Amino acid sequence: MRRELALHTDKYQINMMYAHWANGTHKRKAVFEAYFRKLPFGNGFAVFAGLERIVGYIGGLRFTEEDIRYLSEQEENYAPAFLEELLQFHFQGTIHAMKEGALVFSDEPLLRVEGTIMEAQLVETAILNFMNYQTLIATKASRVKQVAPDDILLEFGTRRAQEADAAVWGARAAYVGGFDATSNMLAGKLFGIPTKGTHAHSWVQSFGSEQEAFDAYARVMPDGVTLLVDTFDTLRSGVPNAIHTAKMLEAQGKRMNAIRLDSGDLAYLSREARRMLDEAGLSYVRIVASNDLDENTIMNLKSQGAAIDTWGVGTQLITASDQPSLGGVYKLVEIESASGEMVPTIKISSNPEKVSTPGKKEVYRIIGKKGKAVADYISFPEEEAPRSGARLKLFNPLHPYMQKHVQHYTALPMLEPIYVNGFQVYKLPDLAEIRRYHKEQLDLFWPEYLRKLNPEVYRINLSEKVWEQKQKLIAEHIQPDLE
Ligand SMILES: Nc1ncnc2c1ncn2[C@@H]1O[C@H](COP(=O)(O)OP(=O)(O)OP(=O)(O)O)[C@@H](O)[C@H]1O
Ligand SMILES: O=P(O)(O)OC[C@H]1O[C@H](OP(=O)(O)OP(=O)(O)O)[C@H](O)[C@@H]1O
Ligand SMILES: O=C(O)c1cccnc1
Repeated sequence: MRRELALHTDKYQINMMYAHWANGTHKRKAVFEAYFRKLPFGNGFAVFAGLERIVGYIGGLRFTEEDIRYLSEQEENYAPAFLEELLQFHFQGTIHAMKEGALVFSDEPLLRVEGTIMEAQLVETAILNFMNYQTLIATKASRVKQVAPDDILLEFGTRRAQEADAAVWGARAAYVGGFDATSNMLAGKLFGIPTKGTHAHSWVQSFGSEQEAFDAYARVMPDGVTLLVDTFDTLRSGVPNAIHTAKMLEAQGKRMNAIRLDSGDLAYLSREARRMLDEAGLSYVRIVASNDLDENTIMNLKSQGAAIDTWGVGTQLITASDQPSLGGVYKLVEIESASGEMVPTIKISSNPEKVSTPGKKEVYRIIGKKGKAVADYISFPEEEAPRSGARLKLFNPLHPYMQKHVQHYTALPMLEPIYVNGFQVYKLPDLAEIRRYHKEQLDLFWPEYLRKLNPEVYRINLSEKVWEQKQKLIAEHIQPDLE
């Protein structure tokens, strides 16, 4: 899905670029960091996704002649020389990011852009758009995976997704988060995700009888057909007819894969269907369920002893319906001064959690002696990287008196170089590798941080230097109230 995306940005970015250009400040160096402040769904972590889309976007970031013509018609009356410069534009900055599949947390940089203020400003909107949506869906998918770790998870959301890009990239994000296959053929073709499909009620309705419909489908489909059994009456006709078809297949040396339940009491129907299949000697036939499922219904169905081994999850996953957006932000943390030095900048808010953390930063995941993550540690690149043996002070930036020290640990740098001075230096891993990395990431955490409900809060710590600089800038910018 290659499309020109230079104008996939908010107008205020173009306006700021123009004003910087007119002001002669557009070549100033800037550092922005993208992060979110609150984990989605009350989860203890998020699963970072969206990088492949971001890399493709940055690589193809050009304004076309048509884009320029469109810009020239805007009420801002952008100067022709500015538009001429846009025509020559390509991204020449540097980007670091977390790898897709990484477990990430609030208030830590997930992606960092260094470049001219003009180019770094332009890319804000698209980067947030890709990162926020895909990270949200990958996180939702990993919640579903958590309640059904040994079952097969099928992504069925395309028809209810917020348009085509969301369906396709959402299918990919779901796969990153632990799903096994998607029904979306374009996602399958573009990304190599396994595709799976059963059939709809319309197939059965288009025949004179359910039996005829099942037999006809099974005859045409290769080994491993799945039949939808709830069009008329699941237990009285659907399951018996499916059993009949399975026996016909057995006589031909073939095996039916599964039946699908799509309505009614899925716990009861699946248990009954299982019993009927087993009694017919068809214990190998699986049971697929669908119908507005999410991690909560699936967990609930499991607790009722549902005999379901494959879950088709659509609407609730692809729209992240219980929290349809992730509030990722992109903040300026350093800017070149008129005299050419990089100075840290801050955004103050009356809400302490919204005050940005100034300065360009690195993120380290601190792995303790037991091989599990203890905390993430944020420091300036010019500080000595944390290394085992050197005592590391970990304290909560909002409550600095809450602190502890670690001495024997491994510090894993989390931000990878992706683009350096406009050149892509990161080889995009394939999805198998991303899923493997995601699994390794999960294994680094104690279950207390991973549980779905009221998880333990994983700590994100600032180095003393980062914390001190933040306090200094806060003090400089806040005028004390005088009564
Ligand atoms: N045993 C169960 N326990 C909890 N939730 C269930 C159970 N069985 C089904 N559900 C869920 O209940 C919700 C509503 O199911 P409902 O029975 O209203 O649908 P339906 O009327 O059978 O199906 P449809 O409206 O698609 O024809 C769905 O999200 C479904 O996944
Ligand atoms: O329920 P979801 O998690 O979104 O999963 C996808 C749904 O899409 C299909 O239904 P269809 O479009 O025929 O609608 P219906 O089941 O609501 O009638 C399918 O039978 C699932 O029920
Ligand atoms: O293959 C299926 O069963 C399917 C695909 C999309 C949506 N609902 C069901």
